[in-house]
Amino acid sequence: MTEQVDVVVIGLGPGGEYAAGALAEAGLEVAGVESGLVGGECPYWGCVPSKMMIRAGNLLAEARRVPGRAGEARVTPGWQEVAGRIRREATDDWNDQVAADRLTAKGGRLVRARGRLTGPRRVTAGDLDFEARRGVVLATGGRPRIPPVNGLADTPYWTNREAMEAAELPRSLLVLGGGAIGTEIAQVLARFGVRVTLVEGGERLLSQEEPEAGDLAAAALRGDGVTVLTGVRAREVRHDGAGFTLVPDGDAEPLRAERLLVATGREPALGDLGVASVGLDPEARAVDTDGQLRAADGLWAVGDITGRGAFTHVSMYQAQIAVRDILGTPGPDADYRALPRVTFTDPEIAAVGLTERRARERGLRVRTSVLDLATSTRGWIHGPGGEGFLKLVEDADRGILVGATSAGPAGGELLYGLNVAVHAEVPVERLRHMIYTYPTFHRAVEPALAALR
Ligand SMILES: Cc1cc2nc3c(=O)[nH]c(=O)nc-3n(C[C@H](O)[C@H](O)[C@H](O)COP(=O)(O)OP(=O)(O)OC[C@H]3O[C@@H](n4cnc5c(N)ncnc54)[C@H](O)[C@@H]3O)c2cc1C
Ligand SMILES: NC(=O)c1ccc[n+]([C@@H]2O[C@H](COP(=O)([O-])OP(=O)(O)OC[C@H]3O[C@@H](n4cnc5c(N)ncnc54)[C@H](O)[C@@H]3O)[C@@H](O)[C@H]2O)c1
Repeated sequence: MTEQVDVVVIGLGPGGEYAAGALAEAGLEVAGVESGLVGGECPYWGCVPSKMMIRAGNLLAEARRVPGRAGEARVTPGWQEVAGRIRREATDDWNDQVAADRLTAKGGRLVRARGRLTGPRRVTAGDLDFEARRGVVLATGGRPRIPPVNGLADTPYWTNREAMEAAELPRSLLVLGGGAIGTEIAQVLARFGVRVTLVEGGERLLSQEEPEAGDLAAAALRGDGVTVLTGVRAREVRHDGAGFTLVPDGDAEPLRAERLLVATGREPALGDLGVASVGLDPEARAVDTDGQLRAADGLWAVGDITGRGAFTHVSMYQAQIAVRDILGTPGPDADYRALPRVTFTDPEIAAVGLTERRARERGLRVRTSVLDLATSTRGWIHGPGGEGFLKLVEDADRGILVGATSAGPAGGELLYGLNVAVHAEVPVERLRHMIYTYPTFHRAVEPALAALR
């Protein structure tokens, strides 16, 4: 028998959980369908455990900076404490009961099954069939993209999941991919004594960001003992009892390590979602939506599945818009001009809006400036660990910032002011006449504005 509800939400990661909870609180009859853990990738295998690891790695790094500046300090890294904190405090031993109760307390119904569209406003989940009066929200996130490297698929490689669950560390680690996951994990594990080699196929790390960001990340990782190889692609991967061998393209020597982490991007999984039943292309790279996150009549999509930036804050921002639209409350379209992102390496590398290259590709007349943070009073005071830079990208015709990168200690926090400037289109001329607190890192924005050429 087909059950009638107001809304079915398929996938309860950050976007879906928010949407299901908010719609239920608004009084709608909501079925939230989840095949894994309520909360999704972020709290169990993503943002939260990785940032807990990073906090631990940063503590070690700061302690190692003590000699010569504040006396003596000897640190002995202990992974058990990190793994224990992740298990107990972050993931509840990968148990989602608290999140499940949170949804039902809001009036939502949790259906633990794989959901699949079977037609407009129709979903099948396990042995249940639903018809959703208002519609369906797709929020099924993504999965690791595994490159077609010879032999790789047959090996016991790690993805982010095994890395976040690691109770013990390997002696050595190969990381394939120098994006957000690869750089963050490589640095932390190196700080805990793992011999790490990072292999990036592109010319630089963090290839979607400013080239200065990739160079800084590479220098920081090398400073922590990571072997960083860029412009290297894997031809073959093998595994034997002792570990992994990665054979690079060309003449380079094979690389060996006990473990291999594949971090070469994530992709939405549309194949088994039944999207063809509502007229969408199951082979598409992402679900295309309009400004109100509508993908078809009675269908909304939020989060990684939309391909608009695989970040928790994007999934929740989109979910807020979709919820408003489902409830019939008018509001502005999704606006990605000021999309912020932070790679939580040390130094943190944060950016908002367009990079210089993207701005030029759009045909904008661009003025830029790059300011070395070490030349600011605070950067100089900070000393080791204070490396970083500010880069501003101005649309010269409109006199507003369209992009900015802030890399350095707390670079993600420093980004906030620049995020406001890009989002609110504050005229550069106005920013030039603001008072910047002395001696903060963000005071470096003032000379960076003056240097725009
Ligand atoms: C290691 C790592 C670190 C990260 N760090 C950060 C960070 O610091 N900051 C940040 O903003 N982002 C970070 N991210 C990205 C962030 O985790 C994702 O952008 C976010 O989780 C996406 O949310 P989502 O709502 O799209 O769904 P997801 O979190 O991907 O969850 C989707 C849910 O849908 C379920 N599902 C899938 N298919 C079905 C189906 N057919 N039926 C029922 N349920 C289904 C899955 O089980 C899952 O629970 C990180 C990611 C990783 C991997
Ligand atoms: N701090 C954060 O917000 C954070 C942290 C981790 C992950 N994430 C999200 O998760 C997503 C996935 O992260 P990711 O690091 O896997 O992807 P990514 O897209 O950030 O980086 C993947 C990297 O792998 C490289 N690559 C691809 N194929 C390769 C190959 N065959 N050989 C060598 N290199 C190859 C790419 O050039 C790229 O630099 C990110 O896009 C990000 O949105 C966010």
